[in-house]
Amino acid sequence: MALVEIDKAYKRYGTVEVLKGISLDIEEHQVVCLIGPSGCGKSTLLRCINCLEPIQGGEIRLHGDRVTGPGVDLDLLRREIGIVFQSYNLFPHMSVIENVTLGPVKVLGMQRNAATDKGMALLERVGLAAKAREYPDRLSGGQQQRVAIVRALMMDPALLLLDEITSALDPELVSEVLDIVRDLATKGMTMVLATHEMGFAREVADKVCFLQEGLVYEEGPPSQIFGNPQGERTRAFLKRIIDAGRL
Ligand SMILES: Nc1ncnc2c1ncn2[C@@H]1O[C@H](COP(=O)(O)OP(=O)(O)OP(=O)(O)O)[C@@H](O)[C@H]1O
Repeated sequence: MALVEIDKAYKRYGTVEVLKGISLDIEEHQVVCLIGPSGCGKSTLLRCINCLEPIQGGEIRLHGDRVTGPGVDLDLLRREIGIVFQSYNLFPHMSVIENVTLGPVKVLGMQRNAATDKGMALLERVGLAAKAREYPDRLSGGQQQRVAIVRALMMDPALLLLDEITSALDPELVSEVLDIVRDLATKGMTMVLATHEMGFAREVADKVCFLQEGLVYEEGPPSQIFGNPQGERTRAFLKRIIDAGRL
């Protein structure tokens, strides 16, 4: 059984159908990259996986248990599935260490000292231990995004969702965030990334999923999607990316 099974997930906003029956399996330790044209539903799919948005049809399962529909324990689910957004969303009135320890202390009931130790160890790992007492507005975008990743990791999630996490960053700050993601991938973290960073997707993904108009149009290893795409629309999409000098 896959860690996550997305089974014909259907989502609409009003009359606009955004996900039209997406099916996708995510295996443990896999890195899955969602690519596709703007508006194809990448972010929406991530938000549906951790129930920030309800789906209106189909089912999503984690460890074989349904995480969509009535009766789901959202607190438990959000411990298992972490999400990092494009706009870091740190609390501005809290220091870095307060931001990353809040969840474990409040939600998991972890002792503050233990949470601080864990937070410091993770901040060290992303090169930000020295910034622990700073407030977010004293950090660069790349540093804030690394803190947001640490905040998600503090909960020891089974799955990490990364929604365009480098899109708001100045180009020179992108690589410091991608380095962290690359490191997590080598350590076996299961991740799903919605991304426009095609070079990165080609390098780190185990599976690349090309979405088109709310459906999985083509999925496969990066060697297939970037080297030998089977579908006409995948080829057209990649040609546009290559012509724009982004791959
Ligand atoms: N809260 C919402 N209310 C109404 N429509 C929405 C909402 N969120 C997203 N949509 C619509 O759903 C569609 C898919 O949006 P989504 O953000 O998932 O696409 P995306 O593939 O992540 O795009 P991008 O690459 O530009 O981030 C778009 O047409 C968008 O306008």
